[in-house]
Amino acid sequence: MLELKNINFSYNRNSFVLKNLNAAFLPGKVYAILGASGCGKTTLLSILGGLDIPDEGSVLLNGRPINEKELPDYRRKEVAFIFQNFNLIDYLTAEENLNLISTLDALPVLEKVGIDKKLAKQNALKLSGGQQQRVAVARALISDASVLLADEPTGNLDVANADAVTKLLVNYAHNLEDKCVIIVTHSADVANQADVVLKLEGGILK
Ligand SMILES: Nc1ncnc2c1ncn2[C@@H]1O[C@H](COP(=O)(O)OP(=O)(O)OP(=O)(O)O)[C@@H](O)[C@H]1O
Repeated sequence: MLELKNINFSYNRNSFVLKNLNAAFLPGKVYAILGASGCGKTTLLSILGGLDIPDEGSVLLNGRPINEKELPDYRRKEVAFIFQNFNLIDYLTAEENLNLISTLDALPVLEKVGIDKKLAKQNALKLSGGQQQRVAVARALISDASVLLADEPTGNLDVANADAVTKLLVNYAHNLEDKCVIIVTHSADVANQADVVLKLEGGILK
């Protein structure tokens, strides 16, 4: 279980983005986080993934606070991100981007998100935004992380691809019972498929 306890976070000391936020995310469940643009959803994912450190409060994994020394290990072993801007390595192929994460065969996982063998052999830079987004999803799926954090993972996709990607993310949590998937989204379709829908407003989750 991943927990946030009394989290305060600000980029500048004058205005807090997250204010005494508490939340618990259970294995085997899919969470959708909704909220107005700029309310702090990406910030919340960064804290959950150990990319940002809260000013106050703790992130706990299975009941134990993760201290700063443990963060690199936590990021590498427990968490996978699907970033809003994909964060693929441009000069590597789609397949090579996945090979950096896992020794498993990348091609079947890429196939699942609709990236065929020919596209898999192309440099990420040469793929469309939607194709890059699907490679980023495949890279998270192959990681075997216990927590998958997705920032608008269907934002660049047509309806059919968005639906396929959402189903894969839901399956990741439901078929592998110890996995937790947390999705920041503006999509009602994605929210409808989540087990729990939370709204970030005024710095807290409701
Ligand atoms: N690196 C930064 N430095 C200073 N302020 C930042 C930084 N990143 C984000 N902010 C501010 O923090 C607030 C929350 O930003 P965040 O990106 O978390 O929102 P969001 O809910 O994910 O937005 P969106 O839905 O538009 O992607 C915003 O007011 C934003 O301007």
